[in-house]
Amino acid sequence: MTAAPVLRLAADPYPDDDARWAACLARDARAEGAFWVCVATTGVYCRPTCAGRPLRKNVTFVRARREAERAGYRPCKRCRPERHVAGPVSHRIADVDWARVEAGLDVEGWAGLGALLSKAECRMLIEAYDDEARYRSRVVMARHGFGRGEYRYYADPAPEPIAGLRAQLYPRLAAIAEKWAEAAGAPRRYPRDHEAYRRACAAKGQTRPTPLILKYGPGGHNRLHQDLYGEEVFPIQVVVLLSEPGRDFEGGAFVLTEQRPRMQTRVEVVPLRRGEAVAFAVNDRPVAGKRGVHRARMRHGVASVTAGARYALGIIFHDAG
Ligand SMILES: O=C(O)CCC(=O)C(=O)O
Ligand SMILES: [Fe+2]
Repeated sequence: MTAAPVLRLAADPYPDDDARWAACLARDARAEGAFWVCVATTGVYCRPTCAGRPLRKNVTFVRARREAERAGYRPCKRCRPERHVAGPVSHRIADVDWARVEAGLDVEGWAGLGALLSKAECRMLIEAYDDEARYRSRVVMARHGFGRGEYRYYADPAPEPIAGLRAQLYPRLAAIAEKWAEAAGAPRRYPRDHEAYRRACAAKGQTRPTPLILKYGPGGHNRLHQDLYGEEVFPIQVVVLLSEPGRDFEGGAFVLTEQRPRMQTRVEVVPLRRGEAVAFAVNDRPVAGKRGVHRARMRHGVASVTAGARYALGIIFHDAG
C-alpha cells in the first residue's frame, strides 16, 4: 500500500511567534486577520497593526478572536479588532459566537452577530443600488403605508456576498429554529441546506427570492412589521447595516418590539455599526413563563432618519409567494 499523498497547504507567512512579532513591529497590514495580539498588562487584544506599543514579554498570540475573548481579553478601543472583516464568508460565520447568539435569541428574541461585511463590501452594495439588472422589483414604501424610503429585492441568484451569507447563515439558524418549534410544541425539521429549504418554499408557491436592500433618506423610516410572505415562514431573519451611523446618517435606529400575553409592548433599540448584523425573530417565538411556554410576538422597524442616507441589507430565509 502506498502512503496517502501529503496535503500541501500554502506556507503560513506567520508560522511562529517570532514571525508574528516581526509583523507587529512592521505594522504589516497583511497580517490583519491572520492572528491577534493579546496584551497581558492591559487585558486587551489588538490587530497586529495596532498603534499601541506593548513590550514583547507582555504579548501572546492567538489565531481566533474567540480564543482571546475566552481567555478574558477585551477588544482594544484603539484598533477595534472586533470590526475587522476579511476572508471567506464561511470563516466569518464560523467566527460568530453561536452559543451567545442562541442564548440571545432564546432570551431576548434577537442577537448581534458582529461585523459580517467589510467597509468595501458595504460600499459596493450601496453603489450598486441603481443597477437595475440586479433586482427583481422595487418598492416605494409610502405607497403601501410601510413607511418612507424604498427597497429592492435582488433577482436570483443574489450577488455575493449576499447569496453566501443567506446559504451559510441558514443551517446555524435552522438548528435554533428547530429548538423553538420543539419548545412551542410543534416540532419540525428544516432541510439542512438552504437550496433544499427553498424547494420546500417553492412547493408552497413561494418562489420569489426575498433578499433586499433598503434605502432611507431624511425623514425615512420603516413602520413596525413582520416579513411574512406566505404560509411558509422561517422564524429568524437577519439585517446587516450598510451605512455608518453618525457619519453617513443620523437617527434611523433599528428597533424591535415584543408583545407577550397580558403585557404592554416592550421596545428594544439594537445598536449596529456599518457591516454589523443582527438576527431576530420574524414573528412568534416561544418563551418559558411560570405557567408553561407562551408565545412572544415580535415586530421590527426603523426609527426616523434625521439626516443623510441609511442603507441596510435584509436577509429573509423563506421565499415569497
Ligand atoms: O432597514 C432596516 O434596518 C430594516 C430592514 C427590514 O425591515 C428587513 O430587512 O426586513
Ligand atoms: Fe423587515
